[in-house]
Amino acid sequence: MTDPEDLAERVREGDLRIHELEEHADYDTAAHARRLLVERETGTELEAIGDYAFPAEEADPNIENMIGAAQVPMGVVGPVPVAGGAADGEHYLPLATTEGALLASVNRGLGVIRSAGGADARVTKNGMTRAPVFRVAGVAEAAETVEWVEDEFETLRAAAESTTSHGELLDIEPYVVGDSVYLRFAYDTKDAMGMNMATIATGEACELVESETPASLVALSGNLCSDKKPAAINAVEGRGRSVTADALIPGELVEDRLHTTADAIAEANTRKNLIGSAKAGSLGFNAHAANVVGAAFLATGQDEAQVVEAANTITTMDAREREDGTTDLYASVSLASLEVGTVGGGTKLPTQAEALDILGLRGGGDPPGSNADALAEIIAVGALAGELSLLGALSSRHLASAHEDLGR
Ligand SMILES: CC(C)(COP(=O)([O-])OP(=O)([O-])OC[C@H]1O[C@@H](n2cnc3c(N)ncnc32)[C@H](O)[C@@H]1OP(=O)([O-])[O-])[C@@H](O)C(=O)NCCC(=O)NCCSC(=O)C[C@@](C)(O)CC(=O)[O-]
Ligand SMILES: NC(=O)C1=CN([C@@H]2O[C@H](COP(=O)(O)OP(=O)(O)OC[C@H]3O[C@@H](n4cnc5c(N)ncnc54)[C@H](OP(=O)(O)O)[C@@H]3O)[C@@H](O)[C@H]2O)C=CC1
Repeated sequence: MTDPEDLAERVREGDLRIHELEEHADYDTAAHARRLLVERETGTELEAIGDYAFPAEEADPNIENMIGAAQVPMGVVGPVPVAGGAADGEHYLPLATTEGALLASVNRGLGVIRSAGGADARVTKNGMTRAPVFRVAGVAEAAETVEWVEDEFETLRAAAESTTSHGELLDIEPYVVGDSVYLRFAYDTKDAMGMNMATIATGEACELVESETPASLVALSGNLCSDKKPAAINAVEGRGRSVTADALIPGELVEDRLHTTADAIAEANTRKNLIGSAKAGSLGFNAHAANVVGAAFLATGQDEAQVVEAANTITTMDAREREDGTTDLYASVSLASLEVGTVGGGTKLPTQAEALDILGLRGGGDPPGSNADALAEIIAVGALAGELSLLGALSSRHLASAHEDLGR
């Protein structure tokens, strides 16, 4: 067996490069050698990082230069009944975070939703996008390019779909800015989040655009996609799954469990999430949807950088008067761009796959796409619960004390 000490020494002497170790040893030994190297060079001990619970080789598609694993605590909240287009029945939601009080809060919100009979949720739009940018001489060539793309949509679809057995090209939306042409390709990527799939398929279609039009490809991603950046286009047009969840909470429950009133929560939502966010120039008209999305992403193997897209959530809270004069609370969240998958990316890693098992959503769905739709709907209900609980805590002035008690 190759000795990790020897490998570390050879890297230090410049005989081997740090990313070549898997060519000379099994994956766990390679990771061990890197830890030894880093420990010596930085005067540290990496015992906890090295104490991971899966074969390093299984993470090969997910990480380079592996030294171990970052272990984030994981808990569950719920169960909560979800009546979705794809999700159905009671679900526990696994969440991984380091923020004390977060799971308590979402758990409280889900408890309130459960007592109210559950939440409805629907994916209202689905399309993973990739938008390459092309150079043209000027507006005449831009118009010629756009016209060709519109006329030859079927040809481009055939080219794009030749690279995947699951993906379907839904749309190509052109945008022209001076001598730049952007083509925003949108795909149904079924149960995959789809960024690799969409990028590979779009690359194939771009070759055709270049060969048949005056346009020259500058970059396969031209930022109108828009991936991993806050962007109004995602908030308006959607990206990945656009999903809405809502629930009607009886006034008594708001009082008993959230220690406030429907009117107070509705006012807090308007002044904080709507007016406050508008004044701040925010794209996010919510309290902390990213908290639930981020924790669900870490637990289930999603691409954590895409939490930024989910932060554009809009939360609405309205007091609805009943005939008997009491007031219920209508609560909703709409996430315009929730990018999730149950196959591909980090979803195959052992802990993440087990977390998907908790939801009954590991792997491809029947029909394809239904598992990712269900995951989006359940995460949206989790976000709704987080909004209800936090707005309740703010309205009853419990936020600071909750974090004193649970978060420090
Ligand atoms: C902390 C609570 C829930 C207490 O709230 P409470 O009503 O005093 O708690 P309770 O002891 O009466 O329990 C009520 C329910 O809460 C849950 N619960 C209660 N404790 C636990 C626990 N230890 N573990 C798991 N679940 C717990 C549980 O569901 C329980 O029901 P039960 O099961 O007992 O029938 C409440 O005050 C709260 O939700 N506060 C808000 C905290 C919060 O949302 N923090 C996260 C976000 S803060 C942030 O990062 C974003 C921010 C604020 O900066 C964004 C912005 O600008 O708005
Ligand atoms: N390339 C890029 O620009 C970017 C990549 N990423 C990374 O991309 C990864 C995610 O890409 P993604 O394309 O989702 O995953 P993968 O690249 O892991 O590909 C998933 C593949 O699974 C196959 N598949 C099997 N069953 C199904 C099913 N039921 N539904 C859909 N596909 C199925 C498909 O193969 P087939 O196509 O042959 O049918 C699909 O292409 C993440 O690791 C992320 O971090 C993130 C941002 C940008």
